[in-house]
Amino acid sequence: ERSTSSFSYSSYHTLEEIYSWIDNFVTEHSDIVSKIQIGHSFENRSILVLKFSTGGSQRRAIWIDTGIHSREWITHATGIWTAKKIVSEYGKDRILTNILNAMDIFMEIVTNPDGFAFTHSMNRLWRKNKSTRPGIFCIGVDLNRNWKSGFGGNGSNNNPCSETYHGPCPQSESEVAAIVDFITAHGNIKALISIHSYSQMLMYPYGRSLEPVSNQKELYNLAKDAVQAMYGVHGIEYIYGSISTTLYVASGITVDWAYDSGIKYSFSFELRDTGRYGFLLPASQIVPTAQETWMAIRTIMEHTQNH
Ligand SMILES: O=C(O)[C@H](Cc1ccccc1)CC(O)(O)C[N+](=O)[O-]
Ligand SMILES: [Zn+2]
Repeated sequence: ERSTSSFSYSSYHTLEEIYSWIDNFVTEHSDIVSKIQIGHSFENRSILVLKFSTGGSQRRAIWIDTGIHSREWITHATGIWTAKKIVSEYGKDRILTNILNAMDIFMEIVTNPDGFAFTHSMNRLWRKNKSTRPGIFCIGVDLNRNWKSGFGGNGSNNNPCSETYHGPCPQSESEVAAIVDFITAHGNIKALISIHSYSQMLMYPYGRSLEPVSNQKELYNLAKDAVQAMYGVHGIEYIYGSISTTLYVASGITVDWAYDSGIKYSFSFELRDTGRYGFLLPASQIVPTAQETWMAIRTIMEHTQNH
C-alpha cells in the first residue's frame, strides 16, 4: 500500500498492515508526526512509537500505549484511529490544537508485536509476549506484570505457565525495558495512558494495593469527567476508580510504575464491551469505541496541560 487513503479504520489489521500504515502515515503527515524505534521484541521485531510534535524540544508530553496484551485487538484499532484523529483535528479542534501547541504526544500502537503476530497466526486469544528461557516449558511473560513497582506481589504469578506470569525479574522483557528506558530518558512525560480491553472501565493507580494515591481525589474527578465525556458520544457507560478497588489487585503493572516514577496522571482503560463479545469485539464497534475513547483521552490530556 502506498498511502493511508485505502486503509480501513473500521477493520482489524495484521502486524504487517499496521507497520506499513505507520510508514505511510508518517510520510503523509511528516510536518507533525515522526517514527521512533525504541527497541525490539524477543523475536526481534521493531518496537515503534509515533511522536506527534508541533515544535519545541523535550516538551512536556503524553504517553499512550495500546496492545500490551495481544488479544485485545480493539486497543490497536483504537490507537490507529486516534492517531488519525490527532492529525485531522490539529488546527480545527481548539482543545486538541492547544494541547499540541504546548505538549508532545507519544503513541505506541503495537506494544507486544510478537504476541500480536501470534494472535493472527496461531492463537487468537494469546495475551503474553513470546519470550522463552532455558528449562522453562511455557512461553511468554505478562507484560502488565513485569514492571518494577510492586513486582511479584499479589495479582501476579510466578508460574511461567500462568497468564499473569510476571517474569524472572522486573523489566526482564525487552518490550517493557524499551518503554522504561524511553520514558526515563525523556524525563518530561506528564501523563501515561495504557489501554486494555474489555470491561468498560477507566482506572488509575494503585493496582498493587488498596491504599489511595496522594492525588486520588483529583484522579477520581478527572476520571468522572472523562467517563461523562465518553457517555455523551454513544451512551455507553464506563465505571471508574482505582484499579484495586474497581477491578482487582494486580502487581507489577504499567500505571503503578508510571505513577511511582512521578507521572501523576496515569490511567488504564478497559475498552468495550462487558463480555458479550469480549476480546472478539466485532469490527463494527471499532469506530464507535474509538470515538468515545477519544473524548476521554482528550479530557485527560487537557487536564494534564492545565495542571
Ligand atoms: O489483568 C489485566 O492486566 C487487565 C486489568 C488491568 C488493567 C490495568 C492495570 C491492571 C490490571 C485485564 C485485561 O485487560 O488484561 C483483560 N484480561 O484479563 O485479559
Ligand atoms: Zn489487558
